Amino acid sequence: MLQVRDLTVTLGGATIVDRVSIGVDPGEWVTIIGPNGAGKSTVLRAVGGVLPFQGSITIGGQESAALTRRARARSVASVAQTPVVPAGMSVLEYALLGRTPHVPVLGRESAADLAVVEGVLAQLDLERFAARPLETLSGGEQQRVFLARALAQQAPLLLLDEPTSALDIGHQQDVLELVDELRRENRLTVLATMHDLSIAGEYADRLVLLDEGRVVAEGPPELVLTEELLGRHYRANVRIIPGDHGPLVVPVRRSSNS
Ligand SMILES: Nc1ncnc2c1ncn2[C@@H]1O[C@H](COP(=O)(O)OP(=O)(O)OP(=O)(O)O)[C@@H](O)[C@H]1O
Repeated sequence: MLQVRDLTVTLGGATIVDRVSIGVDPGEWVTIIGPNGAGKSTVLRAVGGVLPFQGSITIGGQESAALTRRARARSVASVAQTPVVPAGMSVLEYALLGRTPHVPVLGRESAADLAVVEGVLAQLDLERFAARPLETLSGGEQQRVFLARALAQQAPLLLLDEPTSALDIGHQQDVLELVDELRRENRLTVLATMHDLSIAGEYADRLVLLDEGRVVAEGPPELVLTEELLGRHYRANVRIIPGDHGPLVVPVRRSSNS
């Protein structure tokens, strides 16, 4: 579904992403992990078509650079790390923006578009906020609305940049289970970034560990979430505990005399 080959992104004269290659099959969930500044968001932004890059990105077999804005919006939906919150827009109006690529040019949303959006708002426990101005919602409520807009787009590839960073643990699980359900039922393909490594490993088929713009490890969670790799690339002291759905990563305080 997504092939990223030798992706290189240069920003402000610095190479931020350096020859990164990632493939994601239809219906697969791949999560990029790595320390702050590793280049995770930059990879997602290049795939989402909002950054110039070198190398090749193909989405559903088509070169990303050749896609029109509308064709891209039908193929890829993304939730950025800190999306812009338009002033004065209601939650329903904002989520309806996700239907834009499906609305005829100069046309209006249909009843079917409205039904899709209402369904997604219900799935994300947001129905009661529909008429509220988006800027009056809490950070976690807003984050669910950003996801609602992306899911309403019904694109086959979903890019999620830290989609649960503002959510309480219950809503984290709700949101990730919903994405996983869409993946199993609709073969939604997911490329995400995440800082919670246990959660990353529980939901992804494969993890890609990025450090200083390069892929330093890749594979099933059991192979990437190791004390050695996390120690080396995050400079973190952790213990790995086997869990029902993947390794659980527990940060352990460094001993005071070390
Ligand atoms: N316009 C820019 N000019 C120069 N450097 C930039 C620019 N945009 C991003 N960077 C740098 O690129 C690096 C990668 O940023 P990116 O947001 O991709 O990291 P990340 O892995 O998503 O980090 P985090 O975990 O902190 O969200 C950072 O060091 C950042 O400062």
